[in-house]
Amino acid sequence: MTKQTMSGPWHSPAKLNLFLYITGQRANGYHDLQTLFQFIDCCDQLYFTVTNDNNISLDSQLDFPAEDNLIVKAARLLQQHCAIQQGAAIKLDKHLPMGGGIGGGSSNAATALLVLNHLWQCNLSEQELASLGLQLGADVPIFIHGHSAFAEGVGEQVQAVEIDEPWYLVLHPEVHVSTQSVFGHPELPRNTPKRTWQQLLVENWQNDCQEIVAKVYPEVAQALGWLLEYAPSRMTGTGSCVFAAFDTEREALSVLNKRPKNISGFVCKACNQSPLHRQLANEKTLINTAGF
Ligand SMILES: C[C@](O)(CO)[C@H](O)COP(=O)(O)OP(=O)(O)OC[C@H]1O[C@@H](n2ccc(N)nc2=O)[C@H](O)[C@@H]1O
Ligand SMILES: Nc1ncnc2c1ncn2[C@@H]1O[C@H](COP(=O)(O)OP(=O)(O)OP(=O)(O)O)[C@@H](O)[C@H]1O
Repeated sequence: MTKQTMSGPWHSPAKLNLFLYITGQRANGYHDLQTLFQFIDCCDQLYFTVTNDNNISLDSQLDFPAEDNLIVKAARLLQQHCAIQQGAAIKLDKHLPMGGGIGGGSSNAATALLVLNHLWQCNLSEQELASLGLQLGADVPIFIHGHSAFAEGVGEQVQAVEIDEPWYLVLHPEVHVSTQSVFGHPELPRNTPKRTWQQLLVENWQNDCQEIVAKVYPEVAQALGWLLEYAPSRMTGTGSCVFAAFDTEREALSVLNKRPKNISGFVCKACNQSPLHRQLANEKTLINTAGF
């Protein structure tokens, strides 16, 4: 049997929701949103070895079964959709906090779809991968498209945008917030009027989930209250992470270093292009060059 080589590390970046408005609820319970996504350069890393059997395996440090991991679900979905005979041994190096609203699980699923599409030579378009990804989670398509975007619907209607790329200080209160429980909360505002991108661009950005989450989780209220002393701050997604923008890395780090001992956090750079897509673009350039 030929020895298979490992491909990686492949980046799986986090996102922030710079604003998040809930504009309605659908018959199936899902909520219509207007949200602005931006990637940050804080990433998990994934490694892939293509195998000759059709087995999908995952080596991770996570304490729940591989079968429940979105990476395995994504790999199986692509394998079945394209009738691929090969399999993959996948390794995950987890760095992103989970249940923090920075989209780690969705990002891991998107990285698996994009990289395996490349390694298994499935040749699916970005749009086809985004449709597959939507079956795994509302946030997956944005990680497939890989550019800062204004998103509507449940996150599947995306418009790429160019926005400032500041440094962010992200605080992670040590609580895991369930997205499902936030969207199920009876007091969640669900009827924010829809606005155009041009209208939203010039407003003070907010997150409709923030008030409820801060009420239910005092740790989130504490982190937000502390950060607000230094800069305008908001929650991302359904929490628990909160963030503020700074012009320089130095300013962001100096605030991070003053944080209360019970709150963890990190400083990162915003990027309008996903770090994974930068890698994939380089890979394609190398393949093209090798072909000349
Ligand atoms: C809050 C955001 O992170 C903003 O980017 C996303 O909308 C959530 O995306 P996600 O984590 O991929 O969410 P999913 O795994 O699809 O959904 C988790 C649960 O949240 C609820 N949910 C999610 C997204 C949405 N637009 N409306 C909802 O009501 C549903 O009850 C769903 O069962
Ligand atoms: N590869 C994965 N990485 C992280 N979580 C995963 C993964 N696969 C499945 N999950 C499940 O998804 C849950 C939410 O994890 P995730 O890190 O995506 O939260 P999040 O950042 O709040 O996501 P979102 O902003 O999309 O709601 C985890 O608690 C875990 O049970």
